[in-house]
Amino acid sequence: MNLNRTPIAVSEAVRRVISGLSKLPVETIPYTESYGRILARDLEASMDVPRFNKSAMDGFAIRAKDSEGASGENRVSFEVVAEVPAGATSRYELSEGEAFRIMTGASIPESADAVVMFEQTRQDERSFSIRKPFTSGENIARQGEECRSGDVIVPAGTLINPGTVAALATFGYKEIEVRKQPVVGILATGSELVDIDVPLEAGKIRNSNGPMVRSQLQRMNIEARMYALEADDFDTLLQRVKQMLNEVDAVITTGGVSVGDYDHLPKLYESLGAKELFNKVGMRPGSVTTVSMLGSKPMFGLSGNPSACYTGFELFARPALLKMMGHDRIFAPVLDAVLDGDFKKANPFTRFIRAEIDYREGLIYASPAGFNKSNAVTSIAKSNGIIVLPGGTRGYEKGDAIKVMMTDMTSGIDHFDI
Ligand SMILES: Nc1nc2c(c(=O)[nH]1)N[C@H]1C(S)=C(S)[C@@H](COP(=O)(O)OP(=O)(O)OC[C@H]3O[C@@H](n4cnc5c(N)ncnc54)[C@H](O)[C@@H]3O)O[C@H]1N2
Ligand code: MOO
Ligand SMILES: [Mg+2]
Repeated sequence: MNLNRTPIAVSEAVRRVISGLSKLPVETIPYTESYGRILARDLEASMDVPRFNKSAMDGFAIRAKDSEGASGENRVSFEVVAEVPAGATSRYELSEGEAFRIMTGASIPESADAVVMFEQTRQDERSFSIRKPFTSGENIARQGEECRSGDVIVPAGTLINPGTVAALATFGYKEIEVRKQPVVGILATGSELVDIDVPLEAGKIRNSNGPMVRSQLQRMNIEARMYALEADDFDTLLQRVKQMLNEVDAVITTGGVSVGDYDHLPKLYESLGAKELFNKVGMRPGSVTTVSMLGSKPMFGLSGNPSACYTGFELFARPALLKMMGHDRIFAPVLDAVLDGDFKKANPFTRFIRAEIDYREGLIYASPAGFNKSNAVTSIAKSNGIIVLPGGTRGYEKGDAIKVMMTDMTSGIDHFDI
């Protein structure tokens, strides 16, 4: 057992994790299942949008030149010759003083070039009059004004959002090439752990890391493969991890990475012939997080302490998996914020504190989410971000300028701010 581990900086640890990873292969899926996946090819417009000149308003399509000279004193009248609802068009050639009754979204007939809104007219049975001249193109959405056939709408490497799905539907892409999702195996280790439905005997606790990590993966749209809890037995763990390496693209274990008599994971990676990227990081919690690579497969040895496990996942596993998924924005945003509570304890390591983030008058406030030791579990439940405090000799006070890592961009605020 190597007791003298040398901590490396968090930024260096992140760099090491992501630098050795390559993108997973491409697969074709129905566009209806593409939300949350990563585009593997540029999404190009297959046609102009709008595809044809269309009415932007409900009203009448006219020849603009026929409206010349119209004013309050000199109203110009038109006769309605045909109707053009959305989904239709007309080949009729307008003569002077003739108009189509036309609805929003309908194709503008060739012979018309402006649309008068109903509200801009005085109407009779089959005719109407206007009090102002119209210019060619008025109230018309022109063909190609939004984009042209061949334009790149969304580049490869982008997360598919609802708007991307709308674009796929618009351009008729029933199938789409995306990067494969990694198959991620989760193995919680520890002889003290039991599953949720097993009675707690002396010295036992429930496994919370396994379900938590699975949810962290779900938050990234990744379905995890759960392996049964394992006790701290080297040979069994070795067999299990070998099996996982045959079945998954990335292995996540929790527990057993420190220097205890039954902390087998570092030695286990070594006996697999894996390349250890680091086994100690200058951070709290999660200092003993150990990451190794076997070929192209990362193995994340997350700490058993729940807060350390959570933090290790967000800092290392998340960007690594996003890189494998072909995402080109793999990091959670780190934003300037105001500390909304004291955090007096100094520490030489970079501190990551589970935090409640709030937004008031355009500012981001972050307060520690409760009991904040490495072994805390309940503070994770209250957090929607992580406060980042650089290591050093001083503590921090309410009102200090700090940074927060946004781990949960979907959590909202309790007031409407417009
Ligand atoms: N002599 C030293 N001891 C420790 C050091 C050190 O540097 N020198 N580091 C401490 C730090 S920091 C941490 S963090 C922990 C890391 O421990 P391990 O990653 O080896 O994890 P375990 O020993 O297996 O468990 C630690 C703790 O977490 C609980 N645990 C484990 N798995 C789960 C789970 N799935 N769900 C809920 N809770 C879990 C476990 O019962 C322990 O209480 O080591 C320190 N020691
Ligand atoms: O790895 Mo421990 O979480 O630094 O407290
Ligand atoms: Mg341990």
